[in-house]
Amino acid sequence: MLEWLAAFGGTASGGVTRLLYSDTWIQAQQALKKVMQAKGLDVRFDEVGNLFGRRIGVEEPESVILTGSHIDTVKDGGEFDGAYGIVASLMAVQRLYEQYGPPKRTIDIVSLAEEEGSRFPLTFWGSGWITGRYNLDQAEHIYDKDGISLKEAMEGAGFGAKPMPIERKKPKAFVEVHVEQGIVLERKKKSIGIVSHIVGQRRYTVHFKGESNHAGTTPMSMRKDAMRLMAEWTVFLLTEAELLDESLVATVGKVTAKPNMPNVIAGEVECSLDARHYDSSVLDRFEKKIEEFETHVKTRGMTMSTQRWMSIEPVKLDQAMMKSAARQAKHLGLSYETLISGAGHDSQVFGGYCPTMLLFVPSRHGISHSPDEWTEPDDLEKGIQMLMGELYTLAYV
Ligand SMILES: NC(=O)NC(NC(N)=O)C(=O)[O-]
Ligand SMILES: [Zn+2]
Ligand SMILES: [Zn+2]
Repeated sequence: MLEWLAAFGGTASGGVTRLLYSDTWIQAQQALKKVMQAKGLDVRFDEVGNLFGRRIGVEEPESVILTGSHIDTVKDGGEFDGAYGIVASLMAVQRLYEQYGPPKRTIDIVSLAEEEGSRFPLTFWGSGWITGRYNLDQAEHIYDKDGISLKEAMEGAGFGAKPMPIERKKPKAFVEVHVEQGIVLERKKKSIGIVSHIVGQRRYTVHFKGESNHAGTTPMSMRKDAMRLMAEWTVFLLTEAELLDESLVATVGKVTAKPNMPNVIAGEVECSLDARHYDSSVLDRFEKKIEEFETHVKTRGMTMSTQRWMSIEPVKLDQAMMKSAARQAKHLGLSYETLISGAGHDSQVFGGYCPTMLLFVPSRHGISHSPDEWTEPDDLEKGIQMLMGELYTLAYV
């Protein structure tokens, strides 16, 4: 199923690119809808394109246990990130049904519209919509690199048309399984990760403005080189990050220069900054360093501006559910480790909204967001068994 799903947006390098509301994204959601229907689930899309497959509860149909993950990917990502959580939910719910019949409480499998923030400068659109973190106003003034607004893209994919605001119903719990995307489980030879915290994350777009001019005739002392300024800023900030706290991570992963020519001094540079830590006060202190550099730029005859477009607080996941997962792992004879996630997850959004559990399975060599992402089928199976056990406890007992 994972291979089948990876074909929607498959790339030449063996990876997957499935950006929010793109043709391949629509095809994948539609194909999943058919799979859900074939399994006898009640299927619906919500206003933004989250896909739900429902197994209705026979005793407490109003109590909903939500389980799933996201369908979008980064550019040239792997076939497991997000997709595994959806496939695992489908398998677990199907097996429970075959073994025990319909649940007491309703189980909704969800294929969330978007998590990564790869197309638009916005993350967690799918889970953010469900939990009320986002509403449609946010969709109007957010643009992708081609100038298409989130709203336009959503309508192009056939969503966003219903009257807003809508009434949201809180699920009783959210359960997500995901690949670890890190090396801890593999190193410690553990099968299951039980996530206790997810780090806080902030993303920025930074703009540097100098003056473009001839690369041969402009003396070094007379230049306003935006590329050089960006490079100095990068070294300054990443060094500060290292000094500030050993758990702080900061990344400058995306750069565009103007006019982007070998023989022209760059007049403008735009880049990204991503910073993460499990304590938001450390992120606040890091932000002060950004301001410090901005002050220093004023003396250089150039300008810079920093826009923070994403900020999500660190989250502590539900303790009772963590204990339940540990019991489940022992019951199944699976080794487990309690972990902090350095990657953002939909569970982070749900974690502030309803009791939430996030489980990991190992990632080979800790690699993810790459075509080389891989998890052994045995490990995938163990994750499904854990999910089955937890869904049984939540929906059948
Ligand atoms: N699990 C993820 O890869 N998440 C990524 N995406 C978000 N939205 O956090 C990330 O950058 O960590
Ligand atoms: Zn990801
Ligand atoms: Zn993911």
